[in-house]
Amino acid sequence: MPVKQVSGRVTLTHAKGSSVELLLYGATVISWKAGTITEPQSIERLFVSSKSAIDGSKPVRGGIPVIFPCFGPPSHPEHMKLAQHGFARNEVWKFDSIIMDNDEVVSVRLTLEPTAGITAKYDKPFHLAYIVALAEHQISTDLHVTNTSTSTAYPPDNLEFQALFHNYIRAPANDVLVFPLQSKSYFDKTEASEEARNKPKVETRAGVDVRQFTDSVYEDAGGKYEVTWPGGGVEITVRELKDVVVWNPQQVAGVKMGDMEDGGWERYVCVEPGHVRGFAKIEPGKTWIGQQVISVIHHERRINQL
Ligand SMILES: O=P(O)(O)OC[C@H]1O[C@H](O)[C@H](O)[C@@H](O)[C@@H]1O
Repeated sequence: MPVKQVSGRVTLTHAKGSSVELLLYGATVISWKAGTITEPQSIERLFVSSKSAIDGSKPVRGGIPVIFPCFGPPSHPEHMKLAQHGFARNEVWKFDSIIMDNDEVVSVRLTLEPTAGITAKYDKPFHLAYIVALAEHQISTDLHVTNTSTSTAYPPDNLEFQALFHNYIRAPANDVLVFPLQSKSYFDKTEASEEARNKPKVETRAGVDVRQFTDSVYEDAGGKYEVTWPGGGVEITVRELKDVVVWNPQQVAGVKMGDMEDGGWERYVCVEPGHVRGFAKIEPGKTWIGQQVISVIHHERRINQL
């Protein structure tokens, strides 16, 4: 069976050997295994900390958590009762359906609607659908956000939100470079003062490394990224997700995270496409779709990039 659902966990298996596992908790993808043309044996492409909870007691420290409706600490007046990164990553989603099940693609849809628990801290009407699709060398995740308000009042009852896919890409962090962010403007969240964190910097590096504690929010970042290391890499292309965050805590911040395994920060880089500077806005009855496609890179790229 290409799609299995057992105790809150959904497994997608592709005819060519790739696979995905996701939890209904947070709709969090916790594993994506794929090979390349030259090395077809499927290997794990995502990082999950061995100290992470995966029992639904806390957001997963790894994989691909879904961030909605706020990124970081809430700043929008409608989000003030929410925790950092909102609620989508720690609510139990519903398995809705298998969308595709053929030799090319296996895909499923999960949904999340307001519950009493959500409404107590966030009273906007919404519907979320999350589609995860697996191809031989690719995973895609699409978040459909619908404003289900039926209000016809003026001004319109818009839904204003941020959304982001918090990809923990398994990689030798000290050898990683992220392209092409040169000359993009970014906000450096590692700065000590609020004033410095809110002052845009301009990226001067051709390839962005994470050898130091890095927490950078690139605005209008271009929508196509390569995360490469000697001998490997992934490419990420997006739709409607204008910004990208590059994050690695390194030891200095990593040791302070209770659910991070020792040295875990050496084994991943987070490259997180999202709409996180400002807010996406949808009118009543309308749907917004944010998408990413992550593909394995088959051939060494670093020779050309350096
Ligand atoms: O610890 P979490 O709430 O999962 O957040 C983990 C990280 O997420 C993003 O990458 C933010 O830019 C970081 O500032 C934050 O530390």
